[in-house]
Amino acid sequence: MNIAVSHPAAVAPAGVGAGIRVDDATVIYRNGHTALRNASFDIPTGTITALVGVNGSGKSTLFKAIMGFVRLARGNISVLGQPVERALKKNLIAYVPQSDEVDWNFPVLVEDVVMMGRYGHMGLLRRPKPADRQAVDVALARVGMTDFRKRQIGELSGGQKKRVFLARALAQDGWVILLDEPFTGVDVKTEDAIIRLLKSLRDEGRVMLVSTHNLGSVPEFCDRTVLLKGTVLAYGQTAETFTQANLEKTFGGVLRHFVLSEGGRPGSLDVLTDDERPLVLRGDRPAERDVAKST
Ligand SMILES: Nc1ncnc2c1ncn2[C@@H]1O[C@H](COP(=O)(O)OP(=O)(O)OP(=O)(O)O)[C@@H](O)[C@H]1O
Repeated sequence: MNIAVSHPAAVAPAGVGAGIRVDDATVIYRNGHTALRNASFDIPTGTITALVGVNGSGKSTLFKAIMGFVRLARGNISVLGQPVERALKKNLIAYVPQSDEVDWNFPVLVEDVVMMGRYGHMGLLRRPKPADRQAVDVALARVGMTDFRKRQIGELSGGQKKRVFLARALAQDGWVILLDEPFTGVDVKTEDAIIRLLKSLRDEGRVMLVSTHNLGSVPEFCDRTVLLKGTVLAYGQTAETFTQANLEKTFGGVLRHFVLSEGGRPGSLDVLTDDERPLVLRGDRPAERDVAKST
């Protein structure tokens, strides 16, 4: 996957304030189930934050709350220093959905999916202007999907589909980008390319919240981590938050933990895994071992 990380200088929209602020947020679904309880954390702009937790821990619910799709029973969420509704009206929040949320049989071309990111910038008739077409061209180029623009979305591979939805978020020019499991079903090369793209978006000052089960890649590209289990168990800099003790609290018995020996030295390698990309803590790398023991 060729991703062109260079991009015409992105300019922060006027009035952009703090990143994402979640204050005591509680979501109760209509059936009475409390999916999120007293969740609080802050994410500054120019950062990538991992959202980590088991299935059902409330990650998608939190995304829905940040996008204003579900009502808060209590608490408050602000995005870029403004209420969610205002940030949505200004197209500041972009969302890259999980693959299973999308109907891939819907007959639509790749370039049309990316153009959907421009809808919020168009008038009622949704007639694209040259600026909209240019934004689509740039977004497709940025994720290396220009050659696929006339293909039906349903004909693409899992990794290619992800790239198209990333392009839709780029075309929207959202300053806050929520990514729901962007690495599921993509190969390691595509994952690395997506990570490079996210880092370049971070360098432009954007805010990314990424739910992922690929624990091994979190310390690689996420400045911050939010650990979720119905509520926020811990949040902060990844180096301080993404510790073995916190992960065990987050995943309980679900997280597989192997202690492997290297060259006959028992316990020299800890492997924590929730998915295909495990987190490996090496005994011969003291910094990581110290992080693992620090909580
Ligand atoms: N519309 C709904 N009505 C009632 N309960 C719901 C609804 N949507 C989700 N839930 C419940 O809320 C809890 C949190 O669900 P959510 O989808 O936020 O979890 P998740 O962390 O995103 O899971 P996954 O990793 O499987 O995507 C789960 O117990 C789920 O069953």
